[in-house]
Order: sequence, then C-alpha cells, then structure tokens
Amino acid sequence: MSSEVIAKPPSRDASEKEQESYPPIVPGASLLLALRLANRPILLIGGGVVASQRLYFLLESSAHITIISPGPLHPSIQYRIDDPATSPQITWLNRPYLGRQDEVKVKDYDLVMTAIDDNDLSKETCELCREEKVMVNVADIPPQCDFYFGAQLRKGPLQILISTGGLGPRSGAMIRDLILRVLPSDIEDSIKGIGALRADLRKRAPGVGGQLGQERMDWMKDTSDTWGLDLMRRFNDEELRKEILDKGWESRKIIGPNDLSGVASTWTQRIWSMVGQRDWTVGMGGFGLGVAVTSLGVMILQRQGRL
Ligand SMILES: C[C@@]1(CC(=O)O)c2cc3[nH]c(cc4nc(cc5[nH]c(cc(n2)[C@H]1CCC(=O)O)[C@@](C)(CC(=O)O)[C@@H]5CCC(=O)O)C(CC(=O)O)=C4CCC(=O)O)c(CCC(=O)O)c3CC(=O)O
Ligand SMILES: NC(=O)C1=CN([C@@H]2O[C@H](COP(=O)(O)OP(=O)(O)OC[C@H]3O[C@@H](n4cnc5c(N)ncnc54)[C@H](O)[C@@H]3O)[C@@H](O)[C@H]2O)C=CC1
Repeated sequence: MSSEVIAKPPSRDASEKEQESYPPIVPGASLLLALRLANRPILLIGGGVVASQRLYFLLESSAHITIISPGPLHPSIQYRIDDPATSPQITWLNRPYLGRQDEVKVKDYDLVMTAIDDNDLSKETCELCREEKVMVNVADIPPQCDFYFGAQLRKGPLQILISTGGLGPRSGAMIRDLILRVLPSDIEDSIKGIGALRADLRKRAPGVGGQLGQERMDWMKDTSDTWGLDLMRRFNDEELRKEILDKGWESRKIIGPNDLSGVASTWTQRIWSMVGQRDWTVGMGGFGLGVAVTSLGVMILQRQGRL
C-alpha cells in the first residue's frame, strides 16, 4: 500500500519538515462534501426505483422535493407522498416532464436529478442545467453528472459515503458493508459525546478566531486525542463535561480519563465497566485499509487512462 494514494492536505500541526514536502496533486477525484439541504428546493424527475432511492436520502436531509413523473409511482415513493410525516416535504406533479418545453424551470431548484429511462430527455435536462448553472445528476449518463451518489451508511450524526468514481457502484456498497462490520455498533454515542463537549466549550468560550479560537481548537484537539474514540461516549455525562471544563479548560490543561475525581469518575466508570472495553484500533485499521484499497484501485485505473 503506497502512502501517496492517501489524501494528505496541510495539517494544523505538521512539523516544518512535513510542511516543506508538499505531496503531488493527483487529479481526477470528486470533491466529497456533506450538503446541508434543509428546506432547499430539489427537482427529482422520474418515479422508478432509482428515484425512490434518491427520494429516501433527500427526505433524510430535510430537503423539499418536487417530483415530476406520471403514476403509478414506485410504491415507496407513493408511501412517502401519502405519509403525513413526509408529505409536506414533497410536491408531486403527476405527468411527464417535458424538458425545455416544461413550465417547471430548472433554475428554480438548487439541485436537479433525473432518474428516467429516456436518454434523450436526460441529455436535454442536463443541457438546461448547464445553461442555468444548476448542478445535476443524470442517473443514466454518468459522464454528464456534476455529482455522483455513493454507497452510504448513517449512524446518527456519523455519515460515511463510498465513491468508486463511477466504476463499480455495487463494489462501493460492498465496501460500505465491510466498514459497517468493523465499526463499533454504538460509535454514534461517542460522536454525540464529543459534540456535547464542544458545545459546552463554545458556551464558555464564544467567538471566532483570534487567540481564544486557537486555544479552543488546541484544547479540543488534545482532549479528543487523549480520550480516544471509544471513551468519548463518556462526554454524554453532563457532570463529567463540567469537571473537565472546570479543571481542564479554565487552566488550559488536558484532563484525561485517569485524572477524574469524585462523583463523575465513580459513576461514569461504573457505567463504563457495564458497557465493557473494546479494542477499536483493530476495527478502525480495517476501515482505513478498506478505503485505501478502493482509492488504490481507482488510482491505478486513472493512471492507466481508463477514468
Ligand atoms: C455513476 C453513478 C451515478 C449516480 O447514480 O449518481 C451510478 C451509475 C449507474 N449505476 C448503474 C447500475 C447499478 N447501480 C447500483 C447501485 C448503486 N449505484 C450507486 C451510485 C452510482 N451509480 C453512481 C456512481 C457510484 C460510485 O462512484 O461508486 C449507489 C452507490 C448509490 C445510489 O444510487 O444511491 C447504489 C448502491 C447503493 C447501495 O446499495 O447502498 C447497482 C446495484 C444495485 O442496485 O444493487 C447497479 C446494477 C449493477 C451494476 O451495474 O453495477 C447504472 C446502470 C448500468 C447499466 O445499465 O448496465 C448506472 C449508469 C451507468 O453506469 O452507465
Ligand atoms: N445511478 C444508479 O444508481 C442507477 C441508475 N440506473 C439508471 O437510472 C435510470 C432509471 O432507472 P430505474 O429507476 O430503475 O427505471 P424505471 O424504469 O424503474 O423508472 C423510470 C421512471 O421514469 C419515469 N419517466 C419516464 N419518462 C419520464 C418523463 N418524461 N418525465 C418524468 N418521468 C418519466 C417513468 O414513469 C418511471 O417512473 C435508468 O435509465 C438506468 O440507466 C439504473 C440503476 C441504478
């Protein structure tokens, strides 16, 4: 496994030597982002199984989705339209989309997705989107997509997306399942814990940038590293958070799990012993390996000019 295939952007704390050896840029990647789409208008054209998958993820991101497709729809789409929990998020136009002639205009949407069995109409929709500079995913013509979907897994606030650069969607899903198997089943509790600690710290030390911002980031980073992923779940205990903020942050010290005293220590340790210790490093090593192997495969194909 060559280390050059692993993305290495500049680091906050890289040593000067590392800073000097800038890794070469390897082009051809997609920019992996986490789009925040709450209440944003999204146009989804088509009503089959692929559209039903798009709809599911769009609903989870709290977007507002306009679906244009003649019925009958895929049953899961119809279900979401009928379900009072999701119906306010969906506008269904029960008719075919007419491309350039359609009264619905792509410029009124933040993103457009086509999932239809009509290549020509997909191309026309894509052209319209280019003219209006609206990002588009065309399920049947990958080279025309501005963005791809990927195999996804979600555990509360944690989300992981696997992209194979359009080469092997099914293999992406298999890698996702591999990651799922090695992830601790309750990792979301750790993420929620560290989120609660960050929020409390921001309340004590509000503001952006400057000396305080730098100290806040250094303290958070060192505290995260000291506790590790596994023990971060303990930050869900409000009393424990208060203790490490009082004793640690206020004097800019890092308080580790063994530095705790009193009540917080005793009862959180009791809960902890009930949950049981696990070695996460083995699992996370597997995760890193899986992702790196995928990247390596994609890189090889890129170098061979097949991407
Ligand atoms: C480029 C991309 C564009 C995009 O969709 O954004 C695209 C394109 C195409 N997929 C096709 C086929 C299949 N797609 C799947 C499955 C998924 N496809 C997904 C993504 C992507 N598919 C994007 C690149 C992803 C990446 O970079 O890795 C996933 C990951 C996410 C999702 O769709 O939400 C989801 C798995 C999610 C999960 O299981 O969780 C299966 C398997 C199955 O259904 O189980 C098959 C049949 C088997 C096969 O062909 O492999 C065809 C028709 C090919 C033909 O006609 O022969 C095209 C068009 C083409 O390739 O021309
Ligand atoms: N990206 C991906 O993950 C995958 C992409 N595909 C591609 O996606 C396309 C759609 O796949 P499926 O959902 O399986 O097809 P499907 O045949 O189940 O559904 C097609 C849908 O498009 C609708 N439709 C057709 N013409 C329309 C129009 N003018 N306006 C609005 N709606 C219209 C149909 O009513 C139907 O609901 C296929 O062309 C296929 O190449 C297929 C599998 C996976």
